[in-house]
Amino acid sequence: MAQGKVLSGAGLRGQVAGKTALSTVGKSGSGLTYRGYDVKDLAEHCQFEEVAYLILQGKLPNQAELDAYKAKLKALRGLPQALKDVLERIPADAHPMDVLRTGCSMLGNLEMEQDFSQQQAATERMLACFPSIICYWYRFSHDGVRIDVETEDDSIGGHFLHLLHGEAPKSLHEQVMHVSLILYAEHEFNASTFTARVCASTLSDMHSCITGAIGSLRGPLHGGANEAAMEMIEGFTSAEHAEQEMMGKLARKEKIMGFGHAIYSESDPRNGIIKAWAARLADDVGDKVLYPVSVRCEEVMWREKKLFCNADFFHASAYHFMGIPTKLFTPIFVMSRLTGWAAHVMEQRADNRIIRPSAEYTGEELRKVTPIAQR
Ligand SMILES: CC(=O)SCCNC(=O)CCNC(=O)[C@H](O)C(C)(C)COP(=O)(O)OP(=O)(O)OC[C@H]1O[C@@H](n2cnc3c(N)ncnc32)[C@H](O)[C@@H]1OP(=O)(O)O
Ligand SMILES: O=C([O-])CC(=O)C(=O)O
Repeated sequence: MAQGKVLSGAGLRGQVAGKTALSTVGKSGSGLTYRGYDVKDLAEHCQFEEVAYLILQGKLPNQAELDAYKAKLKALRGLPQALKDVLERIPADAHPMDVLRTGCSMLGNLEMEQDFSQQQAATERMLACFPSIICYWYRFSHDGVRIDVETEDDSIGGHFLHLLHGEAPKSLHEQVMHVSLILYAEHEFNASTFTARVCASTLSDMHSCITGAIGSLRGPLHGGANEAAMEMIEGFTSAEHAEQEMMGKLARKEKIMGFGHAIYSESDPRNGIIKAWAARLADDVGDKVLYPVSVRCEEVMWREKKLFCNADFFHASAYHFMGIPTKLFTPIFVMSRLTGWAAHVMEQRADNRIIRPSAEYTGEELRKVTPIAQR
């Protein structure tokens, strides 16, 4: 069995900050489980909506439960006019994560979670309408069209691709979206989830918790890494060029996005899965550059630094092959991780104590205020 990473030092690394029954990360070095199921098993056998149900309701649904859940989500895809009005005022050069953060916050103003008995309903509404929010803004600001966000698509991933491209997605793409959303759904006490839990611990509302989590996910050290990885690999014209550039980056001690992990020691279990789908999509589009470039980056990083691809790296090429604009990569992560965030909020609420750690003081000793005229 693989050894876990030695966890200590800054960034609260290795410190237990609470309990969860939702997932295990790196328990045996490189494993990931959601409520006791291996993520590989889930990605192979389930649709995203089954996994969302598992994470949020505590068990895998049977067929009737899944059908009812999907029908419920489908009916919640529409956007209130006041939210559309806000989205239409956000410029095209805004970052889509900021759009989603604002969209989530505005939804909280319009459809406030009145009390915790509404937590599942508030979450279902966000699950159903986050793709609508992001695509409504994207298509209005980039193409000048006001799209109808209420489609008949069977899945959340299919709904997103349909709104983005203006036509129902091919089944390969819908399948990849299921896998991708499953892989991103939950990951224990990562930075954005911890943000949501800290917010929940003050007994705040669900939309505030999720809005804060979106802000934390946006950064390139967390969810933003899939966009940063794409920006890097699309600059490489061949595997040889990638090797040369990567060696230069390493020599300059640059951080390379999409590699390394705070918890996993030798691999991220999500990488092999999305890498295989990226290879299939590369075949599908006849790619001869981006996939070999990505593989070479992976080889160089392992050979030179023993750093491995995390979940984000091969997501970059996979999303690109499906025609998804780079700046929408991290919002897709949100559409998925929302399940984990909300389940953590519910778990925190069920056994709450306000999260309030202590700090080691490194500032000045006690001193007197000099009156302003004498400073
Ligand atoms: C879905 C997700 O959120 S997965 C994470 C996505 N983020 C990224 O891909 C960003 C790039 N990766 C990183 O910045 C880091 O690996 C993190 C943030 C993921 C984890 O950070 P840490 O736990 O602090 O990393 P760790 O302790 O393993 O770092 C060990 C050493 O490897 C280096 N290192 C880690 N990752 C990388 C990287 N991607 N590129 C170059 N060097 C790296 C660190 O700088 C550190 O070197 P040092 O000891 O000289 O400072
Ligand atoms: O766990 C982490 O620190 C980051 C990560 O991989 C995730 O949130 O999916």
